[in-house]
Amino acid sequence: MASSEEDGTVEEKENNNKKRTKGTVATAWLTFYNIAMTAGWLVLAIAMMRFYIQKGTHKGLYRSIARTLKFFQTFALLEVGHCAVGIVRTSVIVTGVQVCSRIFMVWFVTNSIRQIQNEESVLLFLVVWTMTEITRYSYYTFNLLHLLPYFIKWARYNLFIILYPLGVVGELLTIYAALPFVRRSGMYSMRLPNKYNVSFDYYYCLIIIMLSYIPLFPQLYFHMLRQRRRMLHGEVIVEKDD
Ligand SMILES: CCCCCCCCCCCCC[C@@H](O)CC(=O)SCCNC(=O)CCNC(=O)[C@H](O)C(C)(C)COP(=O)(O)OP(=O)(O)OC[C@H]1O[C@@H](n2cnc3c(N)ncnc32)[C@H](O)[C@@H]1OP(=O)(O)O
Repeated sequence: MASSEEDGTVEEKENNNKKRTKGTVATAWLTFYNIAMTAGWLVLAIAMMRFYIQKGTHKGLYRSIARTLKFFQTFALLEVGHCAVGIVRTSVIVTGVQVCSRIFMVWFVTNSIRQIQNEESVLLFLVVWTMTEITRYSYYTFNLLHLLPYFIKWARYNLFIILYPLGVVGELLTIYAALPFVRRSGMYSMRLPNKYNVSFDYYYCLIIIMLSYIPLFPQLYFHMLRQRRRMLHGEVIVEKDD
């Protein structure tokens, strides 16, 4: 009896040690990840400001920052992994939609269609994303280090109220501007007849993606409003599991 109790205690201790090690490793990784992402988006902000000060126009700005933007936005895919393995308490679906829609905007719209890269709408979403991500990643970093200044917390849970809709407007206007070029070039499309007997029209795919913002964006926005109430006003909110 005594020995089984002792065994139980040893097992419990081992489990606690494992959890602590996993917790320490996860915290170290997340701290590194968030510092790297804050730095990446700060580099982008400085590059955009320098470009604008030197050239006095936004034309050519996308090309000048494309490589850095693609790297850091694609790196954000790891966030879906963080939720999936449970090291951050966020929904895989909410994070997945947010990250995938950004990656889609970067790789399959802005980067693929040169003719739209100088649109004002591209500048709009670039500025909005940059402001959001500097705030968000610095919030996570300071929070993990237990050094969070209130103004960063305030900015994280207030700026999105304006920035989120502005970002969506920038993204939708950019996709809209891309439509004529996609239709004319037939890019990423497969017309029948072909050896696979499959037809795909990227033009209509873009229209469907634009329409999908109608049901999906409000869910992301209301999720953030709930987070805001929880973080700034201490409300206890029970969210449904994925
Ligand atoms: C393939 C084609 C796809 C086409 C799809 C079409 C989709 C259409 C709709 C999509 C519209 C998106 C538009 C969008 O791109 C526009 C913009 O982004 S504009 C800029 C404004 N944007 C924002 O403000 C973004 C707001 N969104 C987010 O912050 C995140 O994406 C979101 C996943 C929504 C965040 O939610 P989350 O639940 O993570 O909130 P919290 O930040 O409060 O975090 C919750 C807890 O998790 C901890 N956490 C999360 N991440 C980390 C991390 N990296 N490191 C450490 N800790 C982390 C956080 O601290 C919280 O923990 P706790 O509760 O313990 O305090």
